[in-house]
Amino acid sequence: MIGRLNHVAIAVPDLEAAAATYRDVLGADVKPPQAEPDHGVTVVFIELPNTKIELLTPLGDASPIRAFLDKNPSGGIHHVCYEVDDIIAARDRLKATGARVLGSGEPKIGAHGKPVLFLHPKDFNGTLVELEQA
Ligand SMILES: CC[C@H](C(=O)O)C(=O)SCCNC(=O)CCNC(=O)[C@H](O)C(C)(C)COP(=O)(O)OP(=O)(O)OC[C@H]1O[C@@H](n2cnc3c(N)ncnc32)[C@H](O)[C@@H]1OP(=O)(O)O
Ligand SMILES: [Co+2]
Repeated sequence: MIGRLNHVAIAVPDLEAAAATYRDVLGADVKPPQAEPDHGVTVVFIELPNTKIELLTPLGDASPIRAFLDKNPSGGIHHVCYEVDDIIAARDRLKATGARVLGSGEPKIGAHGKPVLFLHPKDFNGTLVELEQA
């Protein structure tokens, strides 16, 4: 069911500083910041030859990553995103196994303009999993 690794997300307290590290220290291809108010984050994507890194920082008072950064003030790996061919079929199959789909259970449009869903970290070895429609 899951396909390509679309991105690995890192929550950061200072998006500009983190982007500069990837650009200037690691020599990476760093894209401009994207505000995603519907998701409560601002993101910066870093293009790698085989996948992407998504730097993210809270946007607004109700950001879902605020508590994560409170627990990890220096930042840390926040989630992994796998591509799926059919996100509704994947969701229904996962729900049937008892996996918890976060939020309303309905996909939202993510940073790439594709539908995304999130699965509870406690059901996947302590790792927050995002699914993105390929
Ligand atoms: C623009 C979209 C973009 C894209 O790629 O397209 C994005 O990726 S948007 C990314 C931001 N949005 C989300 O993360 C939505 C899904 N996340 C959530 O709903 C919450 O973050 C949630 C429910 C995973 C955690 O929320 P919160 O930390 O406030 O809740 P709890 O404190 O109750 O946490 C429960 C339990 O889970 C542990 N936890 C929390 N976050 C993570 C994480 N990222 N990875 C692993 N574990 C996590 C937390 O420590 C608690 O564990 P416990 O042992 O009970 O303390
Ligand atoms: Co993501």
